[in-house]
Amino acid sequence: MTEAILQIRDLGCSRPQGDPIFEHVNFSVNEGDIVILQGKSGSGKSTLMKCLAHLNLYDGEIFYRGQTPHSYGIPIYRTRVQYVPQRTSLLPGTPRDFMRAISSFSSFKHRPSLDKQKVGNQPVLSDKPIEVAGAWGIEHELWDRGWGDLSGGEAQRIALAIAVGMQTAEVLLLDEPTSALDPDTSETVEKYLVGEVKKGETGLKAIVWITHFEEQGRRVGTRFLRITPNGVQEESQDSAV
Ligand SMILES: Nc1ncnc2c1ncn2[C@@H]1O[C@H](COP(=O)(O)OP(=O)(O)OP(=O)(O)O)[C@@H](O)[C@H]1O
Repeated sequence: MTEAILQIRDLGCSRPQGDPIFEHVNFSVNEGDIVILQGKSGSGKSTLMKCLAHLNLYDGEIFYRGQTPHSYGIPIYRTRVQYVPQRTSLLPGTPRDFMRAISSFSSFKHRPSLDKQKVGNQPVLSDKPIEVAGAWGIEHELWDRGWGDLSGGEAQRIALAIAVGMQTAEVLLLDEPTSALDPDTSETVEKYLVGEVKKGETGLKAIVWITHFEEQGRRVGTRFLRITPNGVQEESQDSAV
């Protein structure tokens, strides 16, 4: 039997005014799962992702490998269960600046991919994100261009490549990760992500994935969850929309 990486028990989240977006959400994420999270626009998919990443307040309990996020420390938890937002346009500086900044956070250290040698106070950057992005058609020079001067699709691929290539995440929470990509590039990225979960070379064990593209869900999904105001329902691939 596969081991549950994440267990979500009676999770609920409310708007600031107090009315619930969803409540009584229960499910587990197991090794090898690619969970497609579905639901109407405004049903709370992104909010649920942010709760799972401990970026939103919530009621209920989340267990990662049997322990609460607080027991790991929230910054470390967020590198293991990592949310990748749909848009990066508000980030300052360049992708390389961003990678340098997060590489200096202690929560991103102590992972196999990071060369522990330092030059002065600068952590040596892992080449893996650049390699991953390269496989998705991102030229090296784009790492030194401001986020705001990248196309939506370039920024989206770079942000995703950083999340995968930093090699700290066991679970990636992907919020419409290919929404800005053309169909061919989207399939290239999909195949890579599915391959990483299967091979496990980067330590990635599972993905929770929001997509509005039915065909994409069918291609990559191993499980299908639909969010409603009263919880999530597991659906078969055939009934998934
Ligand atoms: N900070 C907030 N303040 C008030 N309402 C919020 C806040 N964040 C989210 N909401 C509301 O919560 C509901 C769920 O939003 P969410 O973005 O999670 O939906 P979604 O299912 O991801 O939607 P979409 O498919 O359109 O991206 C929406 O009604 C949204 O307006």
